[in-house]
Amino acid sequence: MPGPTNAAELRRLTLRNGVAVAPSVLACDFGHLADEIAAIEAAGATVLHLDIMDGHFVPNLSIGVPVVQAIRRLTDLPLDVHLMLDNPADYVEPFRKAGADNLTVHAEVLPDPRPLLDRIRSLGATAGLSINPPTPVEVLEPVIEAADLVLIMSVMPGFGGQAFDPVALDKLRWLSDHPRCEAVLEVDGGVNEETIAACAKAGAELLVAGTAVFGAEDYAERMAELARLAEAGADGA
Ligand SMILES: O=C(CO)[C@H](O)[C@H](O)COP(=O)(O)O
Ligand SMILES: [Fe+2]
Repeated sequence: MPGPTNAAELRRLTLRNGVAVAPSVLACDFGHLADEIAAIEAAGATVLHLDIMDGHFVPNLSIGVPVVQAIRRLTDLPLDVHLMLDNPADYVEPFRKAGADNLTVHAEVLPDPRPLLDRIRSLGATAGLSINPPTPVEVLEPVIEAADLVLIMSVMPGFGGQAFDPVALDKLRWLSDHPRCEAVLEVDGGVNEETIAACAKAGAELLVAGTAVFGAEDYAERMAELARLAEAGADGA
């Protein structure tokens, strides 16, 4: 299946009723990766969120190119790859070749993100731009049209299972209200049954959830519950 090349295609491929829960594979049982991917797909996932950490930009290491390649062979779902790297420019091509459909890079390491976002698009993927909780949303103003996706972090990146930081909600509202922002809005970190509706209400469309999904006994039940809460939140917006 061809992957998305712009925000509209990314929405069409992933969103249902305006929202999608994007399971963060970081929280799965890597000892049974193939079973976990099959189970989360059967549970209704329309997209997978893959966290790449370099031990520099964030104080943790996670998966690299070979694991993304392996996941690509296991599923046709769009792969939303979150690059938590000091030097993302060195890695967008290998991760695209490995099967990434969306590549998100962090504004904190890019004085001008535009050239790298353009390069990601030239590789045939959608281009995402992310900011951490302490980074003001206004840094996105000059590049708002260059991103297909904006990822608002609601935890300091590096680890799953952290508490949601509501600073993300004001940023999502700022982006939703911005006349020139057409990017898919995504939120990541501490998204669960308590926080997901507020995220969707503030404008988040892709709701990344790791612990809340893979920590559940029944993935399908939890995915459906989170989607229901997100849809209700979005309806109340
Ligand atoms: O980017 C990330 C961490 O840096 C993860 O996507 C995020 O933490 C998801 O995990 P959880 O839903 O458990 O918070
Ligand atoms: Fe992430």
